[in-house]
Amino acid sequence: MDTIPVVDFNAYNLGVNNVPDNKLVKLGEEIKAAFTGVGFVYLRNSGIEDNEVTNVMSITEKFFLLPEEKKRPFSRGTFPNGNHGWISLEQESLNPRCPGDLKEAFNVTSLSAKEWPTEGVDGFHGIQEKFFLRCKELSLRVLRVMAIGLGLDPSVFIKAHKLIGSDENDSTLRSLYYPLVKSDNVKKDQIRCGEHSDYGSITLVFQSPQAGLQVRNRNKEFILAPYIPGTVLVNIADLMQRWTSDVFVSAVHRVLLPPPGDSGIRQSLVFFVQPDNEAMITCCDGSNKYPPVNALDYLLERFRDSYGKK
Ligand SMILES: O=C(O)CCC(=O)C(=O)O
Ligand SMILES: [Fe+2]
Repeated sequence: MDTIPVVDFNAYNLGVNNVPDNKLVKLGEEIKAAFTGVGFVYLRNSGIEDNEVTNVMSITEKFFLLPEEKKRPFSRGTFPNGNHGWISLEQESLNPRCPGDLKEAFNVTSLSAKEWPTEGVDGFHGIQEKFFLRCKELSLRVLRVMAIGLGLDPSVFIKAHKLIGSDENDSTLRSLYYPLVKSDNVKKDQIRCGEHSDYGSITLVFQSPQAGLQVRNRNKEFILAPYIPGTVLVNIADLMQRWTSDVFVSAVHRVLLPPPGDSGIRQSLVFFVQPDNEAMITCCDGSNKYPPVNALDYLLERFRDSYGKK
């Protein structure tokens, strides 16, 4: 498979409560084909509308455009949850062999954080929380369909994701802002977001129209993952690949610099779904291809790489 398939999720869209089994089985087959192939799928009619996405992007853009001293108090590493908060330009290298990524980010990992940006970004907390919960609902639906696609107990994945949105689960809504690029200042091998695969179970990605995201397919070629209005891009992450004994594929992806002369900024909203901190992840086919691993231990080990062994 050398393109990313588009699947119509209407039968199990967030507004639908009762869905016949045969429709779930059909969705399961379509999603399985995508996740065993390129590892990415676009879902159309998920129930999350483009205007919800632009609403979140416009408040986070206001935050990213604040002067540095207004953002610094919210830095990642200053909250009880170590992953929550603001990440400055070039602070993170998703490809640890390359210079820091040309992006800023804000991670919402703890909905119960005590301090939220307010000045100049009225409604920030409420808007983030609402969108986080929408992403949570969609993710649980996708996890159910994935289990059905594999012919497993439909709850096999969701029962390890009972605590999303609480402090016992590190799922994260990350707003990303890729500012204008002045080519004179770009370092060797520096891009907007270095080559990486995601760490947890699945990831939802909502992009602004500016191109740049690329996914490595099974032939090891990078293919474009363009913005497609009315869709959300969903991909398998590393812990899910391990959980499914490599049946579902966690594909490497990256965000390139804009072409010379393109003065566009880029934004994306990424919802990283992570199993509950205490969940033990054991190969779902009953094999022992990988030993059981604690979900939080696995995540923390991966963070050590992208932030430079701390
Ligand atoms: O900005 C994007 O489109 C994707 C970013 C990404 O892959 C990530 O943050 O893990
Ligand atoms: Fe990613």
